[in-house]
Amino acid sequence: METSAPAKVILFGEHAVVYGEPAIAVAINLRTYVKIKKSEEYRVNGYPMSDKYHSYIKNAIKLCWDGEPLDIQTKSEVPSASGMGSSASITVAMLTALLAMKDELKEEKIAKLGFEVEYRTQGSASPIDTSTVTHGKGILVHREKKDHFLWKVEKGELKWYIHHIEVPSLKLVVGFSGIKGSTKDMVNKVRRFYNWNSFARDVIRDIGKITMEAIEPLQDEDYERIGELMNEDNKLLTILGVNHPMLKRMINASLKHSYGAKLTGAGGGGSIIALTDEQDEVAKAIEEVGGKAYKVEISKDGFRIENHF
Ligand SMILES: Nc1ncnc2c1ncn2[C@@H]1O[C@H](COP(=O)(O)OP(=O)(O)O)[C@@H](O)[C@H]1O
Ligand SMILES: C[C@@](O)(CCOP(=O)(O)O)CC(=O)O
Repeated sequence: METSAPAKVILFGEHAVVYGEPAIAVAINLRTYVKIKKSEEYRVNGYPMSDKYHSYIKNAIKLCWDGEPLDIQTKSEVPSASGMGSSASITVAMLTALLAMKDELKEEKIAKLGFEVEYRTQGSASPIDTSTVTHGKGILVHREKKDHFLWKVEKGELKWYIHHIEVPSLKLVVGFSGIKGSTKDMVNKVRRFYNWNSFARDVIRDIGKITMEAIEPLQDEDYERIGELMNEDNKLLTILGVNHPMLKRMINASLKHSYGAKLTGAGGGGSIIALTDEQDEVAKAIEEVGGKAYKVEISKDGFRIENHF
């Protein structure tokens, strides 16, 4: 069984979405591939499956597989701990394979199990990454049910309503700092700030407002306004303490040729995104300050069964 799932970038609302605020993300054309066959013992890329190195794979198996041991091979175009959702991508590719082998493949089921795997592995998460890489295209997460509703995810008192959102074919450049930013550590850092500081709670709410303001410009293809809102979002994320000097350098370098730029994903390292008409110029500027640039497109496909690895 061979499957794949894309990476994603969050356009608006990372961190705030963990507390139920709205957020928008798109799947991108970098993918993680998984090939699975039944075996005598669990192995990943030739090594015994371990808690330390294969935690997402192991939790995916724990949640939805009780058959024979599996030999798993993975191949990923998504750098790990990059803010591009490498963990969601491997999780959803794995779940696609496991559910397909059980003849239980359904988009909603993959997305909900995917969230559960991320939540258990990281100790805290929102469903934005796993829903986006399952569905592909664009996703709006909102605290209420709106048009183009797909499914609902719940955890404790929080409810996230997942929607499809039409997004124009945005020209984006991702700048990866090369510095790993652990989602788990960054989410925990923001949670400590959120729990004891009402100012942090206001910032989280303001990020949610920016996401809502971005919906119309996204639908009207008003790139100037989208860019302004990205810049504002980035300021608020900086106040939350998840920015990094290397991300700031890449953002400043990109802004000369972009409508706007911001960190994307958990931060603390990881990546930035820039919205631009001049992808080559932005990519060059990012590489000049030491980042790795990816000129990306939105991926229409979410999870996929593959015929060749
Ligand atoms: N190809 C892969 N195979 C197995 N696990 C992976 C793979 N890529 C990433 N991971 C797991 O995901 C973790 C990084 O996820 P995370 O911190 O959420 O960052 P992001 O999802 O933004 O890239 C890694 O530490 C590793 O456990
Ligand atoms: C910070 C957060 O909002 C996004 C994390 O994205 P990533 O794992 O860094 O790609 C956490 C979450 O929504 O689960």
